Amino acid sequence: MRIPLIAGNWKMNMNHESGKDLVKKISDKVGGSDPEVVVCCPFPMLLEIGKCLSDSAIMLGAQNMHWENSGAFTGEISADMLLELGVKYVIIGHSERRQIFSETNHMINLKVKKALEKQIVPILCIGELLNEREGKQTERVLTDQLENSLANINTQEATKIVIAYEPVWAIGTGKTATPEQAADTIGFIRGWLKEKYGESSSEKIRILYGGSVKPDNISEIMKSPDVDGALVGGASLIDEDFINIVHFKHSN
Ligand SMILES: O=C[C@H](O)COP(=O)(O)O
Repeated sequence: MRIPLIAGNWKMNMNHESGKDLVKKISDKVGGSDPEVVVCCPFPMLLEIGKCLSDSAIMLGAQNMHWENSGAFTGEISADMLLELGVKYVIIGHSERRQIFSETNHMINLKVKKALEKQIVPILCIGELLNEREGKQTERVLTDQLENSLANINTQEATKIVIAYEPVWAIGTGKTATPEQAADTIGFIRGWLKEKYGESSSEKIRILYGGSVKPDNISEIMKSPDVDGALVGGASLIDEDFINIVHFKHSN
């Protein structure tokens, strides 16, 4: 039985005051039978936001990390640095990192491996561009991202990874994949995982949907049994919206 997960990705938004105010508002309202909840805030806020979350059910996440333990990597952050701040989850290979910062599947693979070694849960992002979907290339693109980002990751390690399927054309655009598109594509990812890691292990891997998730579409998206939660950008910055996403109603 996979535990649903709702992860908020603040991206490069908020400051100490607005961030603390936001987590105070949401942490009171999360717990009990809710899904697991993670807040991935910018690096400079991890310490303070982590303190605010210390008595809550919400876990702390980061948005990136480097694959080496230390060294001459100006501007980078190591897994050990994240651990010192209480980070439990880290987003890896977000499409903004792939597109704007030229991260490759090989770099992403190194980061996933390092996160696993350090027992930080990697949220590995994959997804196709609009022209790739229109050109019916979605499955080829996802296969390539999965094969290369998960290279040399064994079955036991794979069960600890969270995969976030984020069609790039749906990120921050207000254009959500239809529940059928999300379900079909996540079903395809589950099938790929089954081929690679076997049925029982692939059933343990959580797969999230990301891309313009809002309170009014989360229930439909969560209808598919293969969808285990959401990676939420814009709506994670608004307390009421994020809480309503966490408290989504099963519409089956
Ligand atoms: O990490 C989150 C995704 O990029 C989705 O962002 P969004 O909900 O603003 O579309």
